[in-house]
Amino acid sequence: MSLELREVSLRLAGREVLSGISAAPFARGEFTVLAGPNGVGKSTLLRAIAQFLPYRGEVLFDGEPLSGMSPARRADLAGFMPQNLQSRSDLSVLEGLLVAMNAAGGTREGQGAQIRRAEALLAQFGIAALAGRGLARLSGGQRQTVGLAQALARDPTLLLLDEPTAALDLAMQYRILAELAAIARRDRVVIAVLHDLTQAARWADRLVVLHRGRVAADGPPEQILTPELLAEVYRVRARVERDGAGQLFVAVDGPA
Ligand SMILES: Nc1ncnc2c1ncn2[C@@H]1O[C@H](COP(=O)(O)OP(=O)(O)OP(=O)(O)O)[C@@H](O)[C@H]1O
Repeated sequence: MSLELREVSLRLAGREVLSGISAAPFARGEFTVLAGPNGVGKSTLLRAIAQFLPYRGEVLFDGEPLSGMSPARRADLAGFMPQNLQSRSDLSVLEGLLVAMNAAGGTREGQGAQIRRAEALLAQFGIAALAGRGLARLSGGQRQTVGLAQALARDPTLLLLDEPTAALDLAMQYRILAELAAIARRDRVVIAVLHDLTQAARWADRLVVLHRGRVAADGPPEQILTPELLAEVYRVRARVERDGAGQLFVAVDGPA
């Protein structure tokens, strides 16, 4: 069961962005990457799942519509990290995490336990030293890592992340993607938008590719990543090959 999308459609400014997105259930334990060309609707779909945009169709978790859940229950269930994480807040990184923990009614933990958990989350992502830094004084990559910690603040069952590695260096990309795969293994549903299909092939159990408002391909990356799909969806000539270690990679040779 877990997360189900049934005929999710959405218009923005009079234009249909999503045209009836349905997908097999996203199971607990599964790390899914959502990919597709710029402007195809990946962020829009994540925002609809997170209930930040009105849509037609159904978004269900274990059979229950997310649209009918109270804000507190939804905050417990789903953690969402948006693409644009600018912050003009006066809060410190630690305070920002505590705010995320206490959103929509908060958890039942005492403040001491919350602070310990917040510090552990920062340590998990290698940014413990930033706890006292102002949110407005972070680099792009630091802000992104803090945003991820905020999305995880309530230990959500469903984690929705919009380009979580876009601002990260190579070491942090590896660390975060390995962490997301490990979080999924702990019985969570993790869905992340990524543009890097080689990274998707390396880490994701499932790849969903959007094209023209619909699902163009959905399955294990090694099954669905083909030169034909990349030509159709991205209009590129590309090779899908294995490196010396047996890892799949995508190399683009030019426009199709
Ligand atoms: N607030 C808005 N009002 C009107 N149209 C919008 C709005 N936000 C996004 N769009 C349009 O909706 C479409 C989907 O945008 P979305 O941000 O979901 O794409 P995306 O797949 O996440 O793109 P990218 O890879 O560039 O981040 C685009 O054509 C975009 O121009």
